[in-house]
Amino acid sequence: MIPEELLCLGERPLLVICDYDGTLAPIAVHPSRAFPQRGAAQALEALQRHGKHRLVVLTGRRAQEVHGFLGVAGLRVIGLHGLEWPGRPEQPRDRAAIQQIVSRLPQVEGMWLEDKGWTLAVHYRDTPEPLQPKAAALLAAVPLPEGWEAMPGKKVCEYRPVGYGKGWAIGQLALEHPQHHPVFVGDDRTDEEGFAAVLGLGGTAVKVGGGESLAPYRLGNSLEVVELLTLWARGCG
Ligand SMILES: O=P(O)(O)OC[C@H]1O[C@H](O[C@H]2O[C@H](CO)[C@@H](O)[C@H](O)[C@H]2O)[C@H](O)[C@@H](O)[C@@H]1O
Repeated sequence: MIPEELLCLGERPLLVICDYDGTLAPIAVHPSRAFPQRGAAQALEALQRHGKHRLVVLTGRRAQEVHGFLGVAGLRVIGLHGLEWPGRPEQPRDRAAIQQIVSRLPQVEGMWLEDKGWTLAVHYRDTPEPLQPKAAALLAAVPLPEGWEAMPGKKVCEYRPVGYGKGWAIGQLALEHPQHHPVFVGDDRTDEEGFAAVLGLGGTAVKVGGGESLAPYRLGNSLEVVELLTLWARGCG
């Protein structure tokens, strides 16, 4: 159920920042199968047409993948936890660091690598369930090159250069839109830094699904996310 407070967030127009996996799309067995929740593209289009609100998708994926799934013309997508910012020069890639991390990874059954060029995600969803906690612990303990950090997510460990992240990106977006009330909707542990940032800015944090979170508001699943975006597009907010 959508908390009523989310339908009356005040007089300021909204800066809606939405995560992709688990938020606009249900979690799938493989990243290539994470199709958007039914109605998500239409809800995003409607929100974009709303004259006052601003809308951004902020994801750990490459931005082009999210565009491929959503197909919403003119949608602003910030990728790779803030490293990939449309309109800004491409960041240099540190391939040597990624290769070093790969060479230090543990051997775990079912584990596979998603090399995103600038960052690396190591997935263990296909690892037999009893081995998954150990896989998570081993991946978190991999010694990293200087200036790199590990971020645990849903059956994944992401390695990325420090200095970015969803919290950082939300701070940048809030500076661009000082008249708007920032709202961040996300589902994963990697989204907690975004919740902390948006709350620090006096904005609203909405967690999708179960699990501990800093976010004061909850939605049950991506279907409710679509409902909420649609209501905001109609002017409730
Ligand atoms: O920031 P997000 O948009 O939430 O992206 C986070 C990561 O999502 C993807 O992995 C996760 O979703 C997959 C599809 O549902 C799932 O199979 C996997 O277990 C999840 O970890 C994506 O593959 C990563 O690159 C993103 O960083």
